[in-house]
Amino acid sequence: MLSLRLLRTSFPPSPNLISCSEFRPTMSHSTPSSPSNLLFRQLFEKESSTYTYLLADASHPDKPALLIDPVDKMVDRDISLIQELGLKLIYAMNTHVHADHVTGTGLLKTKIPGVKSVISKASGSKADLLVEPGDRIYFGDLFLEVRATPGHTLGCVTYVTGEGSGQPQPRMAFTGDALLIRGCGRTDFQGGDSQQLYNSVHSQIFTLPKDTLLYPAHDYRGFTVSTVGEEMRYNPRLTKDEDTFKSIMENLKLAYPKMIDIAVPANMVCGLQDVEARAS
Ligand SMILES: N[C@@H](CCC(=O)N[C@@H](CSS)C(=O)NCC(=O)O)C(=O)O
Ligand SMILES: [Fe+2]
Repeated sequence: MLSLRLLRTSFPPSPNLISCSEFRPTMSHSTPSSPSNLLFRQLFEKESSTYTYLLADASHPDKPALLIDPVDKMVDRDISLIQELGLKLIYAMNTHVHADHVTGTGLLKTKIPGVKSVISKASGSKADLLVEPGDRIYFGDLFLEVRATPGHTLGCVTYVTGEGSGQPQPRMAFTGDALLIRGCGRTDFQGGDSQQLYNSVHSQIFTLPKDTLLYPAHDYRGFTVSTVGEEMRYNPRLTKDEDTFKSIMENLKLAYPKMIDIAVPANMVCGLQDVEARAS
């Protein structure tokens, strides 16, 4: 793992943050951001119903960009889009160790030199950057803050947009499978725990401003985005008390993801296993 935990933040820490490390690539530009700096695209992979998110600082001369939850089979699409938009991909990130598809992070690293893979330290996975709660991942003048939201898996995190250079930015939270629109991630494998998930969502997501836009890793019913306020009011699972939530989660009766036996081992090394096997 590269050691890129460079600096303590120069921004006032939010009340929830005890420590806060920066992952700041070396770039000279320091012009303050404006509200329109964030370039944002929501991308979809239909077989696993997975959303991938592309974010970039469009006002920075390098247009540094990151992808959240890329899917291996869609990497060529993602790279084409990045090239067309003139972006420089610096991070390929995961919200957690996915069970239903192989992450695109490993392939992206082989196709775009310099890209760093990112996942939580708590996931136990291999990646270039292992992030912890309170860390900030900078792309240009913008950043994502890491919040621990375990319960679907042990190492699930939610990435929340921050206000780069003190300028207002859209409030967005990329919740992975912790919180789905009008649903949530299952809790029956990979260290899942319904009580932990309930606490994660209530303490780390429902405490965000109500107008925060929520972007999940999957949707199976055609939804694309929600808000904190909407889910606090209408989520059929997480609006219930903890015991009812637990009982709902115990009775979901979902089939195991078809790809789980391939996806989990591959994703524990950020999708790099084939590359490593070829190299050895
Ligand atoms: N049928 C799909 C897997 C569907 C599934 O289990 N989805 C997960 C998220 S991917 S780990 C989930 O948590 N679903 C919760 C729900 O309520 O649907 C496949 O075979 O891949
Ligand atoms: Fe998942």
